[in-house]
Amino acid sequence: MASPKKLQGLVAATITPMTSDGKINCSVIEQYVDYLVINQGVKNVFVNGTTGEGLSLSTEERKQLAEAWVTKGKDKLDHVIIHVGALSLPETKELVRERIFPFLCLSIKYDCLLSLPLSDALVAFLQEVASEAPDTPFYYYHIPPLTGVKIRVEELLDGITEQIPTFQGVKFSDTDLLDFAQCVNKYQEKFVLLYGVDEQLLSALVVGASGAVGSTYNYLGKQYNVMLEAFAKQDLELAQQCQVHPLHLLIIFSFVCLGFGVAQIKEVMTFASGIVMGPPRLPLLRASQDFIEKANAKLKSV
Ligand SMILES: CC(=O)N[C@@H]([C@@H](O)[C@H](O)[C@H](O)CO)[C@@H](O)CC(=O)C(=O)O
Repeated sequence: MASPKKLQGLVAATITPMTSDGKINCSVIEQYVDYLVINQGVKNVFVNGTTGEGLSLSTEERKQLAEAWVTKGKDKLDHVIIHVGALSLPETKELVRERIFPFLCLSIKYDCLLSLPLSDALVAFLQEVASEAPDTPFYYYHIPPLTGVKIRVEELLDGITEQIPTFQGVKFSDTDLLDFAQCVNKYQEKFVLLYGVDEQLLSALVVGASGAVGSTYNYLGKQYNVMLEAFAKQDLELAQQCQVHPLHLLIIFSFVCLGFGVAQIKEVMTFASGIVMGPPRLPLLRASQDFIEKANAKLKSV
């Protein structure tokens, strides 16, 4: 069931490439995989999540993207995690089930499934989804700023494997480092605990994160890998320098001054990788020309 290689290090929350008329563009996924592996040293991906505009895609599009990442990433990527959360339970279950039917005949298997909660009946929901794929490792995607589900993850983890035997870990996209630290303290050996606020990764490493999922690892993977290595060698000074590297500051600059979101991430990634990511899907609007010019000038200067 579980992939033999334990998931650690960086996981790029992938962007969904789109054509200028707003259709998904799977034709560049192979190039995207190579860019992540060769240029950024990132060998894990999280597909169809927040950065990937997963909830703006149809179920069919999500299946196509999942299939493209799994096939193009074969023998290149270590882990492909597919986000299967949707706004309806039947859609979520359809995504999970599809993994077994058309994909199995292509010898495709998702490494892991990850699901976003819909209601307070969180465990019941996770259980229902996970049971559709009883052989696939399952993660909980904790992102309270977007879902409004403000639980303490430590409490969720208590006894979770009795209810969900495939439970593998958490993608923790919240700034509550106390809760995260308590999860690590209790469950470091048992679960994979991935941190999801890129700007605070060093703090999460200090409390014991085993890896990180985020949008900036698409184009800052190399820099963050230096930080991970420095931290592993206990070179805290270098690790600190990496966390406030000019490129990271650019992200903060972009966020504060220019407004930063998926539309902007698409532009930055297009500029950094040379792979055209296209516009975001409505209701997101394309980044302004002003953003593109300022961000590109900033990127060039660093
Ligand atoms: C709210 C949000 O989108 N957070 C990002 C971060 O990587 C975020 O873009 C980064 O920390 C910059 O603020 C990730 O946690 C989300 C993510 O991994 C995803 O695409 O699902």
